[in-house]
Amino acid sequence: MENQYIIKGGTPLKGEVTIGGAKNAALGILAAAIMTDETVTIENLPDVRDINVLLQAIEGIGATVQRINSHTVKINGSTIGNITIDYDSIRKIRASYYLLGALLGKYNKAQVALPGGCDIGSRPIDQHLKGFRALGATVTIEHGMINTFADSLVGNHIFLDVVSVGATINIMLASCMAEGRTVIENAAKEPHIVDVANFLNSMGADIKGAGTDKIRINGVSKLHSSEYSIIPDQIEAGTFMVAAAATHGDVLIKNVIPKHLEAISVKLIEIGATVEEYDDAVRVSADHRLGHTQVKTLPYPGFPTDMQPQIATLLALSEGTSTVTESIFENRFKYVDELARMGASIKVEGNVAIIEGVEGFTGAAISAPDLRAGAALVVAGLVAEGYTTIDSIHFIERGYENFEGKITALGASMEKIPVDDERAVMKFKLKVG
Ligand SMILES: CC(=O)N[C@H]1[C@@H](OP(=O)(O)OP(=O)(O)OC[C@H]2O[C@@H](n3ccc(=O)[nH]c3=O)[C@H](O)[C@@H]2O)O[C@H](CO)[C@@H](O)[C@@H]1O
Ligand SMILES: C=C(OP(=O)(O)O)C(=O)O
Repeated sequence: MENQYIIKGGTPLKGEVTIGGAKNAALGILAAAIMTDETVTIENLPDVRDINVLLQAIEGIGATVQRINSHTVKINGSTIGNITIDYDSIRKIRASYYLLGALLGKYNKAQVALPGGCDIGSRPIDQHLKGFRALGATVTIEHGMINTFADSLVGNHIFLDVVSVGATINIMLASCMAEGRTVIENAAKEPHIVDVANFLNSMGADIKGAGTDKIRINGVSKLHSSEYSIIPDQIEAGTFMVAAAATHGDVLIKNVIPKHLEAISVKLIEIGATVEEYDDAVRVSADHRLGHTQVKTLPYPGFPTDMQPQIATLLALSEGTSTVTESIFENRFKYVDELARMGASIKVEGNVAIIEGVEGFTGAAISAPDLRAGAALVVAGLVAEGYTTIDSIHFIERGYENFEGKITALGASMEKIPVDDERAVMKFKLKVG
């Protein structure tokens, strides 16, 4: 049964929220976990759809997956019986491609369907495949499957033509047990790259330089067991920061690494919000209409593309004209038409959104076009006067755990109800007034 969110807007978010583990780190780490035949324990996993789909795919190839609780899992890769992952088991997620690097690195062969994920533009994987080939693998694509095999993998010097998070992680996976030394130049520097490298090192890999644009990997013969806790999710945290500012609220966002949030904090401060940093928390508040600015998405440490729809939504409510330039993906403005239904004034020209701030939004029936766009529409609904319904929330559930629960705990009125359930809508309206 398909669900939707119903929101009654207009309540400032107030209180504390605890951020979960980083989805995009967890996806790389789960793939890496199958590379040893010993048992690996992973903690602080977010309980979101992408993770559950990847865990099912991992079980599907025969690995043993033991759920200790909703945030901890034990994985044992010694029972893996096949190296083929078909489209049906992973079409909903992008990061299925990490199984390619992990299986190739461990067994010198892998067969994985071309990835799915959010439709935010053309998303080639040529840099991943270039990396595998540089390590000595043969790669072919036939009938929607990527097939790769090697007699043996040998380290190499790889210069990425574009800064790619996925290619950087995939090459680390494929090369950590290759013969000799691999160097990745023009590597991505996102916090999740560092987390995957730290996890692989905790399993006995020898990876240096993660977090810089030159990563050096000395191949080891084997990886061993590990217990590892995933870093907090930078994008979930950023989404709550924006929601706090947009609703003129005051929220303490706990279990974060403030350094990872700097690009977001700086923009919020620039437009007039208050951001206080603590050791592992940030507090965001605003008590007046915020101002305009320019935002351009860039690889880390620049402003993250995964926060672009959320910040654009905030700027659509701020005073004056702002611009948001999307320089990573070419189709990440699909929320603009939905926001227009709520009264936003945004014109997209090429990869730039020109935003004329309006004083407020009004609730409407809207649809989530993808994960982060969906999260941005939730922020819009929290601000809007009246009721907003958002359907296609399966996109949002790819990356936000108990979104409605966390938001409700901050004082707002939001529920997950079945689509087309008029009684549930009436019940919600009666409850919230
Ligand atoms: C599961 C996961 O972690 N997803 C994140 C990851 O996606 P993903 O790893 O797919 O994104 P990349 O960093 O690879 O993409 C960056 C840019 O490089 C291009 N490119 C990428 C690979 C390639 O082989 N060839 C190529 O041309 C892409 O089209 C894009 O323009 O990083 C993105 C950029 O921070 C985030 O928005 C996604 O949330
Ligand atoms: C776009 C995202 O995920 P994916 O790359 O898995 O589609 C995201 O996390 O915002």
